[in-house]
Amino acid sequence: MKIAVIGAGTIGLSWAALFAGHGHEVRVSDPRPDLVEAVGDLDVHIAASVSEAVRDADVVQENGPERLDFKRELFAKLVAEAPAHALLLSSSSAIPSSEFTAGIDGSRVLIGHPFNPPHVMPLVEVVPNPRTTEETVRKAVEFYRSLGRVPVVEHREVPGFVGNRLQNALQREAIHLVQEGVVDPAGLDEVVVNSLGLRWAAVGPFLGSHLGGGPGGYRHLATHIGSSMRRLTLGQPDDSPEATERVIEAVEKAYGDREYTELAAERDRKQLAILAARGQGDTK
Ligand SMILES: NC(=O)c1ccc[n+]([C@@H]2O[C@H](COP(=O)([O-])OP(=O)(O)OC[C@H]3O[C@@H](n4cnc5c(N)ncnc54)[C@H](O)[C@@H]3O)[C@@H](O)[C@H]2O)c1
Ligand SMILES: O=C(O)[C@@H](O)[C@@H](O)[C@H](O)[C@@H](O)CO
Repeated sequence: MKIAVIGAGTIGLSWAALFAGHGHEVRVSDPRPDLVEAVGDLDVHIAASVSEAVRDADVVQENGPERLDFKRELFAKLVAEAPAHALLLSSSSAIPSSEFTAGIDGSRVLIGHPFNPPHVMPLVEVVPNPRTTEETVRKAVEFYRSLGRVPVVEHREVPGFVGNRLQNALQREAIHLVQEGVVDPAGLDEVVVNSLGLRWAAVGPFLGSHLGGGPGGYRHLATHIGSSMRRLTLGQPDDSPEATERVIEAVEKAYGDREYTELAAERDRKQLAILAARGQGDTK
């Protein structure tokens, strides 16, 4: 297939590596001055413009700035210039595509939201807008599955979709606990990695709770054990610039002495080992 990657930053380059690794013809468009260096030895073509990248594309994966104005302008161009059969997919983390397709034909547009980095993380949240056709959804699911991804079709648009709303809930409580001096960032990470993170890499929150209820299952947990949990009042982090700066400094104190590439490689190695243990080792 011919695939256009619009935006070659953290996510776009990872998608480009995955697409090229599966033998697709990939055209990358990005105004970044260091694009040649950023692309490195990836087997992709650097397009001189968005128009050139999408001209005969079968799929467009957009990975530009998370700004509504940007996505609105770009998707108007994609709808006008990409071939009529092309899937127009956005990696957006939180903006439903109905918000950036008002006034244009949104029938071929949907969210294909990955977790970073898409060449390792299997999930793609497939979120159609109300005008996305069923055929577009089917083709998008088929496309992501062909790449060894795990597409999950979500039934209704909400800002942040599912993954980021869950992540946001946990991140906000994590920040609150650090701001309250209950734990420091490294300690909080140790708590998650050695409990919830390990469990949720094997079973999700609902199956985990069902098993937590013992033989009585989720029903027992919800009607007996869960009562003390329902009394918990979660915190509201202080989002002020000063308080945020203090959290940033605490995270930098924990991890700032290690190179980004070294930390990312360690993350990917562990994640790939977990995927291999789950029989998903071919997701790269
Ligand atoms: N970083 C993540 O963890 C993550 C995960 C999933 C989804 N996303 C989403 O993916 C998208 C990209 O995120 P990112 O982290 O890769 O951002 P990024 O800042 O690393 O990359 C964005 C790229 O878009 C390019 N760009 C700017 N204007 C452009 C234009 N007119 N045409 C083409 N390219 C243009 C920039 O030069 C930059 O390279 C966002 O919508 C983001 O919400 C990010
Ligand atoms: O964590 C991820 O990779 C995704 O949820 C992203 O969409 C999200 O932008 C995060 O990077 C930041 O919240």
